[in-house]
Amino acid sequence: MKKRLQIDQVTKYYGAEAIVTKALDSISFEVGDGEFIAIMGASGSGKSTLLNCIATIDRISAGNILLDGEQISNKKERELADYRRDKLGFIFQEYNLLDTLTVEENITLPLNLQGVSLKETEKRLIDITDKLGIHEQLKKFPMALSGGQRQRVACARALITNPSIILADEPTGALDSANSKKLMETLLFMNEQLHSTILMVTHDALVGSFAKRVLFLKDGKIWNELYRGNQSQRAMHEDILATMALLGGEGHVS
Ligand SMILES: Nc1ncnc2c1ncn2[C@@H]1O[C@H](COP(=O)(O)OP(=O)(O)OP(=O)(O)O)[C@@H](O)[C@H]1O
Repeated sequence: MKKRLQIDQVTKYYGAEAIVTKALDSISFEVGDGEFIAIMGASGSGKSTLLNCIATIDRISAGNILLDGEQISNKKERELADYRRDKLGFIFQEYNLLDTLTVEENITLPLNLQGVSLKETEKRLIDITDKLGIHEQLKKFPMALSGGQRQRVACARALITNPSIILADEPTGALDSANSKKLMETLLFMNEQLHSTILMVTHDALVGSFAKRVLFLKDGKIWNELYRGNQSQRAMHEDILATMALLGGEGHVS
């Protein structure tokens, strides 16, 4: 399997002198092309820090991060904006849609920023919104959509640039259980049918059970790892719950 992302002995410190927190402690793992990985762990274990470092929102203190074989940890600020725009797709808990733009404008915004032609933009818009079942919402504004529909719009926006990897930070955090399930089915569809590589942070065991692999963080290190393999999602859910119970701490198991 081709390597998408390589996290190589990454350490991240926050603060200085007397008040230093080691949020990531020499962490290493790889994400292969087409993988769907959940990052789980107790509050404060370093999940968001890890995602923010990959997203280059945070700078790492030591180690290397490579995407598609390219070193990203030493890029300059200007190069980083291009990297984020061209290589990453983001799905956040709060949707992060612009309320003054229509659904169509929200989804195509990344392509406008890339300077993609109108014809190509239109083609990709139709393709992606058909696949995600949101083609009837295109002229609406985000406020007129349900939370679940908004999150599907966010998925379409993340996908439209064909990013190397999709980073999802607690994507179901603002959704009820029915819409969470629908969103997870959408992410699974993106992974299995559209071959998207997905790295998702979640504290929810049921949400994590949709992933093919789960990494558990503890004190900024990988503490354990589960592969779904051929087992059912239900069995994976049970394994995650059991691992969370062993992991202990203040992890909010659900
Ligand atoms: N900007 C910051 N400044 C100082 N310390 C920080 C900062 N961001 C995170 N930390 C610390 O780094 C550690 C890891 O935090 P992080 O937010 O990555 O954990 P998390 O696993 O995402 O937690 P949660 O599930 O609560 O979101 C914690 O001890 C946290 O207090």
